[in-house]
Amino acid sequence: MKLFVSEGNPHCLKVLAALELTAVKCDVQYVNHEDKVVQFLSHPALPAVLLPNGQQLFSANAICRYLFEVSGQNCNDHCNQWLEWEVTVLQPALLRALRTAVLQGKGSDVSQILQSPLNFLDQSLLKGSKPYLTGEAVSVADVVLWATLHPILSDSSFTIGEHPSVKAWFDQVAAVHSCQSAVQKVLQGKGLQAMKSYMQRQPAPPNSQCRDAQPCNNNPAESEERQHSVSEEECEEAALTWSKGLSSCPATDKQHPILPQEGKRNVLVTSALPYVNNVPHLGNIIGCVLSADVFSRYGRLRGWNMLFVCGTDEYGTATENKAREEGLTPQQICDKYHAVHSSIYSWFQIDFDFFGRTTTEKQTEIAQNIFWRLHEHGYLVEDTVEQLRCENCQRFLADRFVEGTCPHCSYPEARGDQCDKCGRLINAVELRDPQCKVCRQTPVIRSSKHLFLDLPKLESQLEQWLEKSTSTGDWTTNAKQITHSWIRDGLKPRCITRDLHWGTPVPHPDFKEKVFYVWFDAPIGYLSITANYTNEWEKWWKNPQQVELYNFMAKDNVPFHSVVFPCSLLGAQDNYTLVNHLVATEYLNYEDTKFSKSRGIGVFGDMAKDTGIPSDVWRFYLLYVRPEGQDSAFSWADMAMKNNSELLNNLGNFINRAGMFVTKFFEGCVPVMELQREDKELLAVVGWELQQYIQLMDKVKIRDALKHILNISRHGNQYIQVNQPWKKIKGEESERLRAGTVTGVAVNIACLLSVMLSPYMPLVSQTIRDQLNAPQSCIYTMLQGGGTFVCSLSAGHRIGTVSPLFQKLEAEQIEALKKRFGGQQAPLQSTSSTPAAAPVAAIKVAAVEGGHSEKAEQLAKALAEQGDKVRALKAQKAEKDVIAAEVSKLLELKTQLAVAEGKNPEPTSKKGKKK
Ligand SMILES: Nc1ncnc2c1ncn2[C@@H]1O[C@H](COP(=O)(O)OP(=O)(O)OP(=O)(O)O)[C@@H](O)[C@H]1O
Ligand SMILES: N[C@@H](CCS)C(=O)O
Repeated sequence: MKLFVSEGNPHCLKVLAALELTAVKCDVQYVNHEDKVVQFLSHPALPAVLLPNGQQLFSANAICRYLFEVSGQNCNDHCNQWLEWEVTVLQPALLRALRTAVLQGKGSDVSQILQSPLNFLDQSLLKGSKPYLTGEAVSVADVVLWATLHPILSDSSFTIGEHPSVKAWFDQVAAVHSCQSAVQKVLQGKGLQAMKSYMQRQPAPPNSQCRDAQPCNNNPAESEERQHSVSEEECEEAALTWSKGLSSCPATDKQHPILPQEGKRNVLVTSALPYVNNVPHLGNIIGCVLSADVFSRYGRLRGWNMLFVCGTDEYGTATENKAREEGLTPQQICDKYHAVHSSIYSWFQIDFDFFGRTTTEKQTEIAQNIFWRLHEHGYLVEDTVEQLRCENCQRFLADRFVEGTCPHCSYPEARGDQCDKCGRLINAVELRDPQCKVCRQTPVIRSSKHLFLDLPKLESQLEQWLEKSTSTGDWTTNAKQITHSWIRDGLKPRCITRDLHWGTPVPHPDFKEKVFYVWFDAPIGYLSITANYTNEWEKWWKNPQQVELYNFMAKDNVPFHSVVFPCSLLGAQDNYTLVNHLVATEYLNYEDTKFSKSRGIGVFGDMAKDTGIPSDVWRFYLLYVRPEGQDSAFSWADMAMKNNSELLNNLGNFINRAGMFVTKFFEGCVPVMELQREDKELLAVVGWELQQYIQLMDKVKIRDALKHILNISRHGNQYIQVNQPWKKIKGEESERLRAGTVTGVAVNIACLLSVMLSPYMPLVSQTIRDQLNAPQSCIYTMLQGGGTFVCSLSAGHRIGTVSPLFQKLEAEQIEALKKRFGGQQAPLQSTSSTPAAAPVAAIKVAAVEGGHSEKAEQLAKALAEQGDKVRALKAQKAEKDVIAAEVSKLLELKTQLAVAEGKNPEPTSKKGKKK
């Protein structure tokens, strides 16, 4: 193993300290800052490590973590959180502080820049009341954070305020011999001055790195910083790139069927298949389809050969139950809700190459084939299992239709498959006080013979594959952690059959009455959906040599995609394409509670369009708060604020002004541009933001990449503000020329923004290009390689008609929407506990808010539907309790309608009351 470091590089400090502390055997080689150790990167990255297997790591934190892991000290969740915080919050702030201190000699600004992260660290240490960040001993988190803070905290010339807990912790870590030795090696006793040459070579820090705690703004100090920090060479390089203009554009139209191509990057994208039994909410949308859509759109712009497939997950008890509730057959439910999902995704502009479904012949064919192969290779075992059966409903209860007290954490509303509170998987028979979710009766335990996938027998194959996939691919941290914890806890055989009717039939003669468990079946849906798209589906799914597979999902789906499904495919031994990049979001909450289809909490896909807010704005906000790294929340007030500040005042304002200047001052034609130093600097800064965007998008950091788009328009606004073309146009010749240059540069930045926005806001992006009459090839050119910001609208280019892109969201409008869609979730949780409650609950919210005619109309409609449902159930002679539950909802709706119409509600008859 060989470690490459450079003197004066602050990132090398942590790595050298970690190396010495862990005593891992490794050669250390000192190189120059510009030496390109990792050949395939466009920029030199140091430190870097060459691993014994020939692979390279080039993120300082990844190297530290690796060293600790090799020495047997694994990074736990707490430790990972600190590393994540260091990368996203502390390090950017520190680099900014170092720039101001080392390059501009403005030590007095350091305190202000670091105040917020230091306060946070101080509070956390105080609360943790442990000597080190994660416990009693120095961990990788301590080394990494200490090293980052070292240049500033060890220099007594900075006054950074009182942070007693930070100070005590820092001094302890600094006293560790390995840390002292690393300082000596990297800084050579020269303190901050040792870093000067390294800092001078770094690009200007992005404004995105000011987090919420340090809001980004157009403050002149930052502009001044930018002027100081872009080197002469960078300016000239940016100007040269710019002058190259557009390259010719290859044909970009999709030709179906899309198949892998020799010599291309062939990327297969899937998003978790949404359950068909209900209407998806915003959490479902950002968790899978929207994230996958943005990445697929981006990949296409990069010229990769992409196929994006998805579809509805249609089998299982959830569908059977929904059918029962609505008085339809399961197939009718699937047809109805498949159409609902399709129309919602189409409104959200999800650009699937194919949106299929799992209830198809191909599904049966492929699932049964995988089953037989597993059987032949000895990976299936038989066992008798105890299951819960509801004698009242006369059926075995699928896990999701049992509720009870969690055997691990005693949460009283745990589901039969998983506890929403502690997240542990549960075997339904282990639940304390179980209840059937439909009729609320206590189920009994019954035995039945089932087939199991022998995960323990596949474990070593799985681990080998996982090691390769997780080290070469882009797995999100949560995906790696969840998978790791499954393996650590030991794999157990997993039941793949169920006593149900609505599912893919198990072809084995001894199990004729059974169907496959939905989680065995569902991921096979990716294959069968592709097979319904093209007969040549195996070119994607049995071609790991040529294809890279990205799976998008929310965190709860991870183990099925990283352990269970890969085991099915490995055991089937048919050269299947396994996931290379597993991208899992955390959860999006609704205001301060959890979205839930079954409890009717939150905004649902079909309601979003009724708000009058354009689909692109919804996409923008959901992506802005995408739960990357941690749970996040949808909030109406925040959505309005982001719309008004980021879209309207920042992005829209800049693009509109740039276009209007061309229209008003230059008769619609892009003026001549004579670049001065200031313009070239801006080109360099914008180019840098573009490169960051590309690096992040390549790593599927969709939310973080979006911030760089907004940074560019902020730079643009500031540039216009400083140069005032509207005044200069009235001046003498040289001033008019200057107005022209500024306008020309600005309108070209607007064009670049339209390209970068395209995956996020496809309609707005196209509108901007239409307004600018931009050539199609601009998209292709600017996302080439590491990103090239070129002049795409040259002097003389005639633009189209410019008009505003965004509208203000007014406070009253948002207040009304907030009320309409769920200001009163809390009581709903307790009143609507059956899986059928969603539409009723949503309407109930509307009714509680007071009766205007729209609500009354909604209620009347729901009442009519509910009446139909009850009649259908009675005609089918459904179970008494099921009918009673539906009658109870009917009566409740009647009451709500009366309230909404301003009438006195009739007293509810006792007979119809919910149990
Ligand atoms: N809040 C959320 N944020 C992100 N993804 C989510 C969220 N809720 C659900 N998902 C994803 O969508 C998938 C489908 O969700 P599911 O149908 O279980 O919705 P739910 O709201 O959790 O339903 P229920 O409340 O009925 O259990 C989940 O498996 C998960 O991957
Ligand atoms: N229907 C599942 C995903 C299957 S891939 C879910 O929505 O959680």
